[in-house]
Amino acid sequence: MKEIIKKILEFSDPYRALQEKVRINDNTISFNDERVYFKKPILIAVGKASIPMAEFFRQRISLKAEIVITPKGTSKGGDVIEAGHPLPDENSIKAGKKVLDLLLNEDYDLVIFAISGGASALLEYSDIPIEELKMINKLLVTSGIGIDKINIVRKHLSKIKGGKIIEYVKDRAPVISFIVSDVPGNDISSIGSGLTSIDKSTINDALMLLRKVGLENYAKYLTETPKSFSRTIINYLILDNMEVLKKLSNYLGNSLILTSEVRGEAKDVGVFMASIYNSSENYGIPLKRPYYLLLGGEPEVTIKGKTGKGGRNGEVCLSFLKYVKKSGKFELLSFATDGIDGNSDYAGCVISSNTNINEDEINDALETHNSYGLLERYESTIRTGYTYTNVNNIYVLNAP
Ligand SMILES: Nc1ncnc2c1ncn2[C@@H]1O[C@H](COP(=O)(O)OP(=O)(O)O)[C@@H](O)[C@H]1O
Ligand SMILES: O=C(O)[C@@H](CO)OP(=O)(O)O
Repeated sequence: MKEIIKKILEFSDPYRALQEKVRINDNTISFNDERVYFKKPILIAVGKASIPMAEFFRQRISLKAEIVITPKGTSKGGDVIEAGHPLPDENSIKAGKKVLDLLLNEDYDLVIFAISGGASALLEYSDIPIEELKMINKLLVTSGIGIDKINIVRKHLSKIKGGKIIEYVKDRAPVISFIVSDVPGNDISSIGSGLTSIDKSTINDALMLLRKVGLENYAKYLTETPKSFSRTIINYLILDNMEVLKKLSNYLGNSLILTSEVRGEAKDVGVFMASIYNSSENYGIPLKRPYYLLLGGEPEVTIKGKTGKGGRNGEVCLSFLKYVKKSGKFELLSFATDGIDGNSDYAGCVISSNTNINEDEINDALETHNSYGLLERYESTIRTGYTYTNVNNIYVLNAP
């Protein structure tokens, strides 16, 4: 699977996607039938892909000013803010203040945003004290509710998310956002909490979710998100999970893309994938060997109490192994394109028909959310380091 991982990362590269889809010459940006003219552009790049995306614009445009915000420990040097992820920290608030200061005080005629997953935690401005914000986010991301719902809460508790940042943009300057999606279904208003998107969700939706996770005492901080804008805002999706799956399918041949929108509890996703393999073994339906089955998306892991070392992909692999029919050869790659799965420093795992882990060990690892504690003993883990992108997780099942 090494070559396949290399290809996934190549196809997930945001710089390459911008190169393919965006043209810049003579003070004009052209993309997707749009042409935007500028003299004094500024750039705000935030998310896991911010560094390569900022690099693309910096190499082609003389920017009046720029702010780049990346997760802690991932700066490659230069004037970059490193902030907390998956929980916001003091630097996320500093970044928020710096961005607002830029929007309110710089002289510009175009705002370019480069937005990717992680932006919700990395950039914040809120009346809620930071320690409480951390606690709220921790509760939300481990509650098992999907990212779209988590971000409904974040948008209404924040002073900049869910399109609110647009209120700070000066002189009717247009705004263009180039977006890399790590949200199944690519809802622009959810990716990075939809910084530059109008928002369909309401305070009431946020309130119901706050109640669901026991945080209703924060209701006083909820404010409504904009439902329309009175200036030109263009949100342009440059890369998503399906695009990577399609390129991978072309590269591999003999493959079926099932979905780029996997959701639901990670261990149930493993069971579901095993059921497809088993059915193929038993009936040749839906696939006959040799084949690659490709899926993408973002399963959730509901965590209660203390955990071991694990992640979504670790749990997909283990539950697949538990339910898969032990006949024939197979290999399953379960891979986080950002290089980090859950609280581990692994990007994911590869298991095969030769991985003999007994069922008791699997049950124990799933129960204690210690998938990587177990998988590393069977040399089934993958480490890539931080990848400077995120188009969610990719699952490749190979039945040769
Ligand atoms: N020990 C663990 N085992 C399984 N999943 C975990 C563990 N710790 C955290 N997670 C899950 O990992 C998710 C966050 O990690 P990650 O996959 O890196 O997401 P993101 O791409 O959103 O940053 C959370 O949804 C959480 O439920
Ligand atoms: O920033 C966010 O809101 C989410 C989705 O875009 O990203 P991540 O899950 O990587 O934190």
